[in-house]
Amino acid sequence: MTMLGAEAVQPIELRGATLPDSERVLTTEAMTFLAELGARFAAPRAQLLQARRQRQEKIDAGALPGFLPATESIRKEDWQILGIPADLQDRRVEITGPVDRKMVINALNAQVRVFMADFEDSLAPSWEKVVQGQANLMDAVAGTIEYTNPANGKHYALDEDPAVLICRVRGLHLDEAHLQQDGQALPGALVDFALYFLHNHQALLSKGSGPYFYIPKLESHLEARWWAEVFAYSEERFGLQPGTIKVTCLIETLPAVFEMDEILYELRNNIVGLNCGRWDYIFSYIKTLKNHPDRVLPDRQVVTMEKPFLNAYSRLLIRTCHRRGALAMGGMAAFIPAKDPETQAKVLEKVTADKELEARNGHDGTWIAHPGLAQTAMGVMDQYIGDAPNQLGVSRESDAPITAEHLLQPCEGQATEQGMRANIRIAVQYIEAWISGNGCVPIYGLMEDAATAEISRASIWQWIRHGTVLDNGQLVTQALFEQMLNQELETVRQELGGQRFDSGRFEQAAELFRAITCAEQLTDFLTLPGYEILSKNTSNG
Ligand SMILES: CC(=O)SCCNC(=O)CCNC(=O)[C@H](O)C(C)(C)COP(=O)(O)OP(=O)(O)OC[C@H]1O[C@@H](n2cnc3c(N)ncnc32)[C@H](O)[C@@H]1OP(=O)(O)O
Ligand SMILES: O=CC(=O)O
Ligand SMILES: [Mg+2]
Repeated sequence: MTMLGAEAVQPIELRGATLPDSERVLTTEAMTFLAELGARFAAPRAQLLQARRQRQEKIDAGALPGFLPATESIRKEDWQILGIPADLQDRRVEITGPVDRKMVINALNAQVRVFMADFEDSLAPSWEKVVQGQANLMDAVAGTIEYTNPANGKHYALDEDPAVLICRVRGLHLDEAHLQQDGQALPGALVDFALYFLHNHQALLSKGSGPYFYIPKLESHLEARWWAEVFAYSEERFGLQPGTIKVTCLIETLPAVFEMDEILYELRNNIVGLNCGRWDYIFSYIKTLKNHPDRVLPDRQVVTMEKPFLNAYSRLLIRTCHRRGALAMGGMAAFIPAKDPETQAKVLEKVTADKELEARNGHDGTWIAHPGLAQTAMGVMDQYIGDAPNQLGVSRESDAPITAEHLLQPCEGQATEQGMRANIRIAVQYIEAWISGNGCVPIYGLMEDAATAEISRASIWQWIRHGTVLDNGQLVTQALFEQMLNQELETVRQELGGQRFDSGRFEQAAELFRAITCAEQLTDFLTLPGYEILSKNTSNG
């Protein structure tokens, strides 16, 4: 037992297997810091999750989310965030990717400004990946990371002048089952934060950078306050100046879009920007408004950033950030490079159009999923940002006000049989990959991760719930879904080949997909039931 002020702190119980990197990642100091953070912040995190449920109950009963009357003064008054460090001023193109060793090296060497190393949407957080991912980032920060691909002998090492590193931690809803305190799993978010911060802050600061984080899936400014307290505690604990930790928050839930000023305010010492996490945002629109029959979304393919409700979100985020001196980051076009030149030309055209829309709106940077898109994205952002580091000068103050109605407006478009079948094939293949330990996969030429797959599966639940009629006149029911699922599993088998299909976990994936799609209540995150299966499936779980 260690002491936290006058309190005794329960130690952390390690439930995960010992791995090659365990010794240097899960040091005594790390376990002590985790115990301190768990003792202080695990119970308040449980209360925040409870508050999410309470708010959702009201929305389920007919209320709509909106700006909070109690925090109007924060929205009205003039104040600014503390500041942005030199190496975060210019973030015009950021690459994202899971914390696999080879990809970390490739991403840091990509022709981009920032690499967001992801423990979230693109990572299936098996114990092995969590521990190895931290070790990979320790080596990346030390500059010693290397990898040789056993399949072809190709060797990887860091080039000179790698991208700036930002670590994205898990969302507040996910537990880390392999680290327990008092019989309770630690929040995954605290584990990812604590390990990356503890092991790397000194090395990062000594080379003129710092402990930088992306925080995903926030739903309220009270959650931002919780993070501000975690940061303040950690800075004081390690003798750092307040505001040393720098953070960018994803605004990727519908409730959070109404609290952007408040989130910036709560985190004003630490925050440098907000990001339009469009895929989770679309998922959250479905989830939050799931009981509202007038706000059912059409086919995923037509819900693009040009749709008025998404364009309003992007523009309000830019205006809010720039007024406070914070960066307004854009999001991810899910396209990835194609092998055949004709498709590749179309991919580049679509990526260019997407990035142009963001840059024209005034975003300070954008995301890419693959190094092969760096040049295209950089070309567009350079055109708009030029020699300046960012577009903080674009205020959007003269725009007409963006209201709750704009942010909540229904999205036009059809629900089609083709769209439903595509959603089924994508969701089942993604779930199969995730429960097998792979959180990001190319499917039909697009990057699919936890956020994009959530849209596919939640859409079908919503269409069943509201009796949506497809373009072919069919009523969406559970029976129709089950019939299509069986047919589409056969299509996937043909596409992938019997050997891959039979040696995979498609039965298990279909079972989970069926359960969450036919459930009376929409499952909050597919990764919650998925995590239990993942832990059993992965040998070190
Ligand atoms: C909604 C959101 O949250 S978006 C953020 C989360 N999502 C992501 O981060 C997506 C990250 N992207 C990826 O994981 C990958 O691009 C995938 C899985 C979609 C496709 O990967 P692959 O099938 O390996 O693509 P491909 O074969 O074309 O890769 C070519 C090379 O680029 C590398 N590469 C591809 N994407 C990335 C990336 N994001 N970061 C670093 N390297 C990458 C591959 O490792 C490969 O390297 P190699 O030639 O040295 O072997
Ligand atoms: O995290 C990003 C998103 O689009 O979701
Ligand atoms: Mg997301």
